[in-house]
Amino acid sequence: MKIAFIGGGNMASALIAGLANKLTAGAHIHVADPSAEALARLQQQFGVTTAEQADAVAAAADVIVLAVKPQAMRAVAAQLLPLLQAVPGRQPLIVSIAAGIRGADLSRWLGGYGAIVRCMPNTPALIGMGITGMVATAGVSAAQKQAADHILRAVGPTVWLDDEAQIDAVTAVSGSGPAYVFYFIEAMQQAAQEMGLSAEQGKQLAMATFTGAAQLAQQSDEPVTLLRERVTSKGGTTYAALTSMEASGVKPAIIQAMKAAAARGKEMGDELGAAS
Ligand SMILES: NC(=O)C1=CN([C@@H]2O[C@H](COP(=O)(O)OP(=O)(O)OC[C@H]3O[C@@H](n4cnc5c(N)ncnc54)[C@H](O)[C@@H]3O)[C@@H](O)[C@H]2O)C=CC1
Ligand SMILES: O=C(O)[C@@H]1CCC=N1
Repeated sequence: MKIAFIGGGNMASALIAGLANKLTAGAHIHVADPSAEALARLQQQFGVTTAEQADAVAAAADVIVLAVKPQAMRAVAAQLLPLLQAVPGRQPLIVSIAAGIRGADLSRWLGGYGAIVRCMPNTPALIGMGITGMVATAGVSAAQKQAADHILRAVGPTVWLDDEAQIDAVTAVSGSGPAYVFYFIEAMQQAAQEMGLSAEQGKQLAMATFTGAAQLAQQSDEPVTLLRERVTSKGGTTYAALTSMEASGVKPAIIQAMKAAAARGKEMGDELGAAS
């Protein structure tokens, strides 16, 4: 399978890193990005072939992964359009990872192209621990759906959605989610230092706690609420912390923040799609 990445930035690098050591013989990754620096880094790290122009890498691809910023998507579609129209019947699969950009808009920008899968991966793909929400448009064949699943599965599990509108919620939960976790870790590290631990000690304690608690929650058959209650002795230290969080409205603030992320995804779709 020949996979072309259009855009070799943060998310493409994470996907390529996860994919690079899982590709079967004969598979090939080709990356286009106007940044020579980004291309040199990807070439050196993962042995991919590169070009500065999107059409140069997409011409022979079976799967074209669009990994540019949502605002650049329309211009990239315009670059790819002649190529998709050049050989009637040749239908490479388009996989878009852009937040907000709707399949219908992308299809229109690509001259009514049908073979589009919309995905929302996340950056832990870099270490093979990503998760991706995906949805296929009506023109995607079963074999193409399988190919898309195969690519994203190289970096973690996939969750297929029935309704494209759900992808804004996926974006808010797992696409943006790593940033919330990093934010929480930053807060824990800062608190550790303010209470007299070294930066290194704070980092070690916060990281191991996050990893351990997440693994425990994943491996346990019990609800996460029960696991939380087991840490929380009545009148004890955790109780003091959680009472303080409740008083500060931490949980509603998180829920509100995630709804803001989903709303922004929808808004970006309205803004960028309406521009056509
Ligand atoms: N960063 C993340 O955690 C996630 C990002 N995404 C989506 O992935 C997409 C890319 O995001 P990032 O990697 O964070 O952005 P980024 O800015 O790191 O990468 C975008 C790359 O596209 C390149 N580019 C711009 N115009 C181009 C063109 N015409 N042809 C080829 N390359 C071009 C830029 O030089 C840049 O290297 C966005 O649409 C975003 O919504 C999705 C899931 C998670
Ligand atoms: O912040 C963003 O818009 C992208 C999509 C999900 C993660 N990063």
